[in-house]
Amino acid sequence: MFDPSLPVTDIHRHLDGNIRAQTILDLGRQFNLALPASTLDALRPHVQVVENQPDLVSFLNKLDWGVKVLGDLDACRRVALENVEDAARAGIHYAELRFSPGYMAMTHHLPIAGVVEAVIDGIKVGCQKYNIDVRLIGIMSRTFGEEACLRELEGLLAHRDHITAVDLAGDELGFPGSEFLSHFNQARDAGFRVTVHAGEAAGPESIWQAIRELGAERIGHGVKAIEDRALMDFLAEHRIGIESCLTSNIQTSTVSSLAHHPLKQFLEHGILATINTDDPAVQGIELAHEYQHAAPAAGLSAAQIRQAQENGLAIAFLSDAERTAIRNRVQA
Ligand SMILES: O=c1[nH]cnc2c1ncn2[C@@H]1O[C@H](CO)[C@@H](O)[C@H]1O
Ligand SMILES: [Zn+2]
Repeated sequence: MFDPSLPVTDIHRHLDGNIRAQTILDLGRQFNLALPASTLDALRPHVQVVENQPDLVSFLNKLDWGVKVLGDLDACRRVALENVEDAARAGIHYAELRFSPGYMAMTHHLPIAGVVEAVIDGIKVGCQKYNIDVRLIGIMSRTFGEEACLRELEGLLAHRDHITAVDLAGDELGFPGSEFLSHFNQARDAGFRVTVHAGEAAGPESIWQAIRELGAERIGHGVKAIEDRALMDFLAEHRIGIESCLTSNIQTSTVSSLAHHPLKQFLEHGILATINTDDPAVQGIELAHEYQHAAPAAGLSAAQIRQAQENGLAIAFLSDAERTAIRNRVQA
């Protein structure tokens, strides 16, 4: 389990992959939408992974109902606020919540910059209410192509003071990182930090690409780094952290079983690897489950679990002064 006397972080957590099933029902009613079911139990298999999916894209489809019910900007504000409440309830002191404003805006043609603003609002209210620190990461959803990602970037740039980093997520095999060079050049020029989903569906070359061409300072999942010794050395040497999401990797069939997950080897190699959720509501898990059940099943010792927890704050997109402030707050 995580040690609650040390900072507990979740630095890979999709806000739009964590929309409560009850909220999907509520918003469906509010906007008069035809949902696939009208009770929580009947809705669950449509919005939650109840059995492992054959691949990443099948898994990602489970997120769709959550964003289809976002009928206006208030709905976006609501799910952002609920995300802060969920993170606080999960025992998290510091969360980096990521979201794809274009994906959230898509069904009801909401203004993308408006979605970004609504999410910022909801997070701000939540942080005051629940005594937790949150930073936001803006996602460009590669699944919808270069143009759509440019519009997401524009929406994020319109509120750049409240967005810490950018990420590329979605269908890694169908939309390689090489199509997004100009997006990341622009993002880095604007001062955004960079993390990229890489080496989840595609191989180690996708991780090298993210680092060398997109400027990734951290890697989401990064599972396939295990196939490339030189890459493992590089990650350790350059302190490029890995945001591991154990249960997610099983549910997407990225890894065949927890016993085969490379996280333990990453830690043994001196890589700053961390334990995170990914899409908690869609996955039906929370951070405690990942520390208590998934990490031991992946073979991590108690010392390695603690190391992974410490790595979370170490690679968080914070200044050293901000890291110290969080440490002090948790210890107080
Ligand atoms: O595990 C994952 N791998 C890749 N992309 C993901 C994962 N979880 C969610 N998204 C993607 O992130 C955006 C919403 O935040 C969507 O593009 C969704 O497909
Ligand atoms: Zn993710």
